Amino acid sequence: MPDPILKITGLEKSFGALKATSGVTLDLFPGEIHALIGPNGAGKSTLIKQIVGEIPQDAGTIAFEGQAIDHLDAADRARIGLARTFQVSQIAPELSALKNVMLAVEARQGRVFRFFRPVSRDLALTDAAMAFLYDAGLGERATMRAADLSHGERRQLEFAMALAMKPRVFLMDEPMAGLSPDGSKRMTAFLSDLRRTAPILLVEHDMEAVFALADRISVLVYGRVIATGTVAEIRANPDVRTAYLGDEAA
Ligand SMILES: Nc1ncnc2c1ncn2[C@@H]1O[C@H](COP(=O)(O)OP(=O)(O)OP(=O)(O)O)[C@@H](O)[C@H]1O
Repeated sequence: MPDPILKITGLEKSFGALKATSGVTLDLFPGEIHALIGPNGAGKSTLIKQIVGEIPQDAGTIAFEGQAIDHLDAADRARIGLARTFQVSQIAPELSALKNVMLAVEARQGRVFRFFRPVSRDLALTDAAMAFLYDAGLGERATMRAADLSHGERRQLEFAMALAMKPRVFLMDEPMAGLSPDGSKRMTAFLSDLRRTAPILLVEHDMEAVFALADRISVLVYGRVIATGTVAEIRANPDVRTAYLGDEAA
């Protein structure tokens, strides 16, 4: 077994009297999709926010590639490749899909995008951005304005921009939300391949997608991980069925 790329140990977070994260221990290994599921208000988003450094934990540690990162702020965590997947990718609707990805490439390189420079002069940048667009399945739409893309295509554009940021880990909060059945199928296929680029911690309510994708699932209820296991183990777990899955496990 390789070392985990992300290791969370004994994490605690309260909002007043409410315990949103309670003794959470969780890890993410290279090449895997680890899904985090649980009822509304279970503390999934709060956990992601602590991992990316948006809110501090009360206790416990978060280690990334073997090093504690508790002292790093969100910007430093993003720089080492630990950012929420859609957080850094703000789509500019009036720009083409290609230009949006070029912005992300330049942001990653720490340079300011120069709007007045003819695109053709910077072939390396264009080529890099095109490659990310093709990786996200959007190569054919490169010249379209982002505003004219369908909802599913905009999600693909966000992914192309996320790929351009070269993350070491993908942290995703409900990537299937709002997609059509067809869009969900395409997204599932895309995420399945994406785990080879970087492992994915996937918060998702779409159980069909979770069961199709997850190498492991952790179930969060009232801030506490009540079970971690393979899809088969989680579907068969009586506590999980009672607390969350109900008939969906069948
Ligand atoms: N900033 C905050 N201040 C006070 N309470 C908060 C804050 N953020 C979250 N909470 C509470 O913490 C609990 C966990 O919320 P969180 O959003 O993490 O759950 P979730 O599992 O992501 O839910 P959902 O599936 O609905 O997105 C909820 O009871 C929520 O109301």
